[in-house]
Amino acid sequence: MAQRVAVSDGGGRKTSRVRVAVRLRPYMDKQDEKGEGPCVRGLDSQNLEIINWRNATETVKYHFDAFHGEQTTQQEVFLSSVKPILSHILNGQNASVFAYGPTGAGKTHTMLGSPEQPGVIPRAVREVFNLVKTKDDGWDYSVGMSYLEIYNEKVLDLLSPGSQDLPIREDKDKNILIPGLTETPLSSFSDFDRHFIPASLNRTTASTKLNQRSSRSHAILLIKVVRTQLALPHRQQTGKLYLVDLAGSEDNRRTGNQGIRLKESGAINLSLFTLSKVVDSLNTGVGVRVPYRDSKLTRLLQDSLGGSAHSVMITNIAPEYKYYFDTFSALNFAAKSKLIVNKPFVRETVTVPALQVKRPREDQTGESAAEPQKKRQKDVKKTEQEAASPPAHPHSPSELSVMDRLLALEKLMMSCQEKDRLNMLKHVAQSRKEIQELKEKQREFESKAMLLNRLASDGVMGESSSASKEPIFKNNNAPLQRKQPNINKPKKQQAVVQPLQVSQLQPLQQIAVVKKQSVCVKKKEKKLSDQFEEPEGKENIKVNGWESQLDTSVLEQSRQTILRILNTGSLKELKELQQIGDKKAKLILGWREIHGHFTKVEDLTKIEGMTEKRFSSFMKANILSAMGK
Ligand SMILES: Nc1ncnc2c1ncn2[C@@H]1O[C@H](COP(=O)(O)OP(=O)(O)OP(=O)(O)O)[C@@H](O)[C@H]1O
Repeated sequence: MAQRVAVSDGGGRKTSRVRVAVRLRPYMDKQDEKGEGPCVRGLDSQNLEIINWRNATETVKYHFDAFHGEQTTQQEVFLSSVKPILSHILNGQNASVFAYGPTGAGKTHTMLGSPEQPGVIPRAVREVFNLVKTKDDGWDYSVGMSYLEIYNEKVLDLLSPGSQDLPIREDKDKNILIPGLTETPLSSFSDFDRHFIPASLNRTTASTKLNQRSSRSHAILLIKVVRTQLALPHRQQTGKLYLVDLAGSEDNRRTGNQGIRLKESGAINLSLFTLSKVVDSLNTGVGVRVPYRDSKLTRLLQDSLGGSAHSVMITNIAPEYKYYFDTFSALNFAAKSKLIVNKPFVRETVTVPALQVKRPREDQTGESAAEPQKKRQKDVKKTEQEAASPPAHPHSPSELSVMDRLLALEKLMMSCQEKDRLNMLKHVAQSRKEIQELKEKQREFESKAMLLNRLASDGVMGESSSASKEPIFKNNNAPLQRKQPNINKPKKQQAVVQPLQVSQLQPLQQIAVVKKQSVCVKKKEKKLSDQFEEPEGKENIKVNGWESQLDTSVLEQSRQTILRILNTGSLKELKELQQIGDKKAKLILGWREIHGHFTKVEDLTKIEGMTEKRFSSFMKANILSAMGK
């Protein structure tokens, strides 16, 4: 039975928190079908910014322990974020490194890498052997490995691929154990390589729309270092290093997942959701139930997150717009995790050779067949030497309240503007609810974007579609530019498939009098009208803009509604308009105070930052949105 013995970590420090690093993978053209450019960028070695979805003229800034930009090498990530924690496992403490982030953002690249660019796992294992080699301190060190994946909420042994779902147990000292999990003794790094490489091929991966080789499981490599004192009383300490490559958080609408992929995705998202709940609960502090048991992943990570381990979370993010909401969520998740406090302690057994004790039953002790080092010690007396300081729960009653924690996070965001800080505070406090809202918003945006694209390719949008080509970052730094979409690309020819009964039952004149038509009806109308030869010869009439395709009374009605909101709307009502965020709404209110009413909607261009193009895009978005209601 492993014992907990409290130690300070050498420097008199009693706690260590989760270190959070963010790694931005390089921008990939082929991942950016719309040619929009990046939506997130690094500012320096600790700060980054992302466009604020509430108001595209603003950015939200984040501060982390480390930010690794697109050019950062595998070696640099390892040296700065991982190497510093490895020495702890030789002292009987636990450490963990896990890669979190959306699918396709670079988790596997970071953890595993490639033969040319080895990642954290091979580098960390090599370093453990280097550390063991240099030790000459009266202890004998032995190293072993286990490797498993959590796939569809099943724990599968990657070193023994035929095996069934393995149970996760916890002994009375809160050690997490997996009875039956293979533990392979290792004598060198090449020994590790020999076992690890073929086992990695057993991991479940599949192709999704977002990543050709997407990890469908959470892969957890466990490196265990057991050290035994050469002299009496032959104390024994066990340190564990978890190296975790999490499956990506993903949105099934974008991955195109169906059937088995959809089921996998459900399990992946459930466990990542639980992980975020665990992080939330840990941040909330004493007395709150931490739902570790709600998923296998969190159950297994229990002693590496919010428990006793020195933890590093590397949050991988991707720069392309299509990852925007996943990136935003991942950053908020990472920012919360930063506040978790871990209390390191040494797991230690004291061996008293003279005393024979009956070996306890496996299911009572939680000891596993996978722990041969311990099982060989038949005459072990295990005395609990509970730490002078660290309690089982990571948080002491004196810890900060949630609000204080959030405020502490605020302080960390040194370079943020006051307004950004307040926004962030709100984001962090409501983050889970927010994620839901973001997903909804994304769905809405996607369907609108599809609609607009369709209209644009039908030629309905005309010139106004150019509004979306503007850079949407606006700050003192060189703006991140959305790439210009290829405007020379010939417009897609669309075949009009017209159901017979529609053209028979709905002559053009009837459709023209329908008020407040949906955009789809308008589209149909255009297609229908294309089929009728009009007396003036419709093909000779130049289509100037999207407005010209709409019923003038509908158009006028929408313009009047917008004008009324501009003149009488409250801050909240103004912000309900498309493309009007907090900043613009306040500018509108300010303009009204100084100049009185807007006489026409075009007066909006007198507001700071409202260019002709933006105005045109604003009108289009609001009119189409009103018609879609
Ligand atoms: N820092 C980087 N430098 C170069 N290429 C990278 C980097 N990060 C990721 N990539 C490449 O991006 C692609 C996706 O990365 P990867 O498979 O590691 O993503 P992932 O987050 O593990 O995805 P999933 O969750 O779907 O498994 C891969 O082709 C990978 O080689």
